[in-house]
Amino acid sequence: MATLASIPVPRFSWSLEGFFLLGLVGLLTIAASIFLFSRKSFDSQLPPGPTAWPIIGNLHQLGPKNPHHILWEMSKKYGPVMRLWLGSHPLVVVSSAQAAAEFVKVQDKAWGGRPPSIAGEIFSYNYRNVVWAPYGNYWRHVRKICSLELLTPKRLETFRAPRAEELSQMIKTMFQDGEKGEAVNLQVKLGHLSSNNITRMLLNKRFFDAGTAGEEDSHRFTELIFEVFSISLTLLIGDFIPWLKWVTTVSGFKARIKKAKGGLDSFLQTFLEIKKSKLLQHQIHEKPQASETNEEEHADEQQQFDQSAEEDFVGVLMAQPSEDGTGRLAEDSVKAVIQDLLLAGTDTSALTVEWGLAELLRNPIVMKKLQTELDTVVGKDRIVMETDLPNLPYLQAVTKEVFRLHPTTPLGIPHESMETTTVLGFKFPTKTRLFLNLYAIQRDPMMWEWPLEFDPERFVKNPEIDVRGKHLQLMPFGTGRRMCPGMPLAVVFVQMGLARLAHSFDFTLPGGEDPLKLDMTETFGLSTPRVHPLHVHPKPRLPKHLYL
Ligand code: HEM
Repeated sequence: MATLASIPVPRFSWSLEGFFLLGLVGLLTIAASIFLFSRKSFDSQLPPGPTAWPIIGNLHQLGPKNPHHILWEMSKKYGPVMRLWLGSHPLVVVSSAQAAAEFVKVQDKAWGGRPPSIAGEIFSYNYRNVVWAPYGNYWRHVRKICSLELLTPKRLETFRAPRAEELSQMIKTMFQDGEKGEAVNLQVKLGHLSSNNITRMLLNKRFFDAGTAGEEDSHRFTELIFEVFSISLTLLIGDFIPWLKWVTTVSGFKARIKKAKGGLDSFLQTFLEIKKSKLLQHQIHEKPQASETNEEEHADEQQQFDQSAEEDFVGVLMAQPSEDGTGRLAEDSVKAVIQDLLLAGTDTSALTVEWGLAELLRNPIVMKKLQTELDTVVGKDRIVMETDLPNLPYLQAVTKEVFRLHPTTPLGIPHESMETTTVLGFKFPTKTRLFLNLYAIQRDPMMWEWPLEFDPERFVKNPEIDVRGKHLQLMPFGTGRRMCPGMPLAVVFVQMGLARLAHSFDFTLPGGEDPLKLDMTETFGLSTPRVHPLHVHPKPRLPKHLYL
């Protein structure tokens, strides 16, 4: 079976049209210096920032290194509120917790928009999803469904058993690989684990490790997701310079996006059709004789939807009312939200666990302390369960420290101002883009002692600081209206992943490599993977029957 491991991880890149156009744009630069003058009228009211080129602004300065590193370095010169230009759009980059509070706490609503994008518009059925939906009634509606119907503690509890089963399956295959003396590629293992977890919730199917989906479907799923990721990572010149939008069409890239969207759409539609046919069968077999009133009919239908909803998120979503309350949520909205959860929820969580284990290997004293806590609270004659988590304070401290040093969306998801706003004395026009540089904020020496050290003790001393958006010096999930609704699921996934790995195994690196020399280089993408996936040799610490 083709797996994500057999395909190279997509990287952040300009499309070919972008390279071609950058050359063209270079030639146009002098002629277009008029743009400089028009920008100047804004610039005097905006915060300080590096000199912007005509037309492309500062786009050329955001590579080839990781943009969050580059912007962090720049902020040391220009300050925690810094201005750049992304083509024709002003961008404000915020690099301190205090400044972030002014934007996403005090003026949260004004900055609640999302910038539009060519690929985003196509993939999201014209912004029918949550992530890219503009701030407004529709976004509020689907966001509420996410928070109050899908990712609720109660709903997540119903998926506790499948989550435990998936984790045990991963530990088992690691045990078997270990017995054969094979090194385990943790990026792949955790990627499959996270993907199976999410797709079992969303679609009631698992696609990896002897998945229930069948080889053909697994292959198709992998290819589709890879293509969507690759496209999403391609910077399109038309997203930054609107009058060059036509290039995306002429270069053929728009056709590629539409093809990928078509594939994903028909893949997801299959799941909606299964659900509809189940519902129909249910109606044929169970429906009593004609209901007396429309109201009764509606209540009856509602109940049937509710029953089918218990199975997976597709069912739950199909049972939700439309935005205006006159019918059901449109099928495009169902697919757009499912797509969101699939893309936002898989890599982010898996990569956090991988970074966490790498830090534990480089810090054997922390690993020892964590294993001692696990052995004391859980013991060595059973496996860790989610109900143990509240009794594992050191694990919680370790997890927070991993989220602090390795936010997998280091620049968050861009916000956009919906009106002209004044913040900290600077005036920002409508449609100014906002990046919260979470990477810089969470390493800010003004907020953290020894900020570059992996030291969970800081959270042992200050356990009240958490990742739930109240303490802006630690906000890997963002904060405010647009904060990540998947946070409860992600926190459990990361805590359980680290707990089960540390409890089940001791680890060595292939070739006897010294863990202190482990390469911790990261690369920017939709999330932030290690450049070199972590490979380990696991050595069991528990009785054999707990693995099989
Ligand atoms: C370690 C794991 C994760 C991290 C670090 C993370 C981080 C983030 C961040 C920083 C944002 C942007 C917040 C903002 O705009 O201010 C976000 C948004 C979002 N996340 Fe997550 N996330 C994770 C896991 C998940 C999971 C598991 C799901 C769902 C299954 C999810 C679904 C979403 C959605 C739907 C949004 C868009 C919210 C909106 O625009 O209203 N995320 N996430």
